Amino acid sequence: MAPTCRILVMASGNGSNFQAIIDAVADGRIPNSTIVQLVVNRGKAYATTRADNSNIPWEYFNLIAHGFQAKTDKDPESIQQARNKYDAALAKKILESNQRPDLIVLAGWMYIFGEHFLEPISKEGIKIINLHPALPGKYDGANAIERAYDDFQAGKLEGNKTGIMVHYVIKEVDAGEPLMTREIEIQKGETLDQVKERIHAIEHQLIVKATARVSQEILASKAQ
Ligand SMILES: Nc1nc2c(c(=O)[nH]1)N[C@@H](CN(C=O)c1ccc(C(=O)N[C@@H](CCC(=O)O)C(=O)O)cc1)CN2
Ligand SMILES: NCC(=O)N[C@@H]1O[C@H](COP(=O)([O-])[O-])[C@@H](O)[C@H]1O
Repeated sequence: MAPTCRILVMASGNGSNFQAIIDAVADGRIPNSTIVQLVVNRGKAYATTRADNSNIPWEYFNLIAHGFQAKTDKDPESIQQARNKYDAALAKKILESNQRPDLIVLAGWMYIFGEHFLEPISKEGIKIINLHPALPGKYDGANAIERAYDDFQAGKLEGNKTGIMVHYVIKEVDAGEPLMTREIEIQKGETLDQVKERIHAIEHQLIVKATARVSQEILASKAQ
């Protein structure tokens, strides 16, 4: 039996990019790969329904709901300790799974990982990639599309261009080596929703292409 690349997807919301990966694994655009699990940090994430519809196991694991951080905690040091414990626990879950992934894809995962997650995962040779709706070095963090659009409206968006990237994940948010990028030129008169619609359509293509590339690289290295 041909080796397969085991993919774990992480999401926090609608999961349309997760769905793009599901569809691409099913039709072979992401060949010789299996989605072994979905992890969400928001219980009501529609991504869980998409997982159910495709018989993909999923787990809800949340910093506060699962007791790592008190909802009322405002102390930065205490919060950091809580995040470290959450990160370590999530990494342990993944590494102890009987379906340990070869690749983790962050598809709208809205939580910043610290070293307590990244280090144990990296040590086991598991790659992590992330989809981000901005170009390398621009609009790092959440709400990137909105911030680029605001700059466009203010005439400050360089060349009226923003974009999308899939990048390797490192501690510094959205600063990891880009794997694939696409430029998007915002047109005069376009509404934010119209820009978002165009970006999301291209995201679904890019996340599939990038996941396929990395999964094939992983399989090639496994074959050696
Ligand atoms: N160590 C890293 N962790 C993550 C990366 C990364 O590159 N390095 N990418 C992000 C995804 N992301 C943008 O692509 C992103 C997601 C979330 C946030 C953020 O501000 N999160 C807040 C909570 C926000 C919320 O709950 O609504 C937080 O974690 O405190 C910034 C960037 C995934 N993780
Ligand atoms: N900083 C990370 C980030 O902003 N990610 C963005 O979350 C959305 C998830 O959509 P989805 O839940 O429909 O896949 C996507 O637009 C993705 O680029």
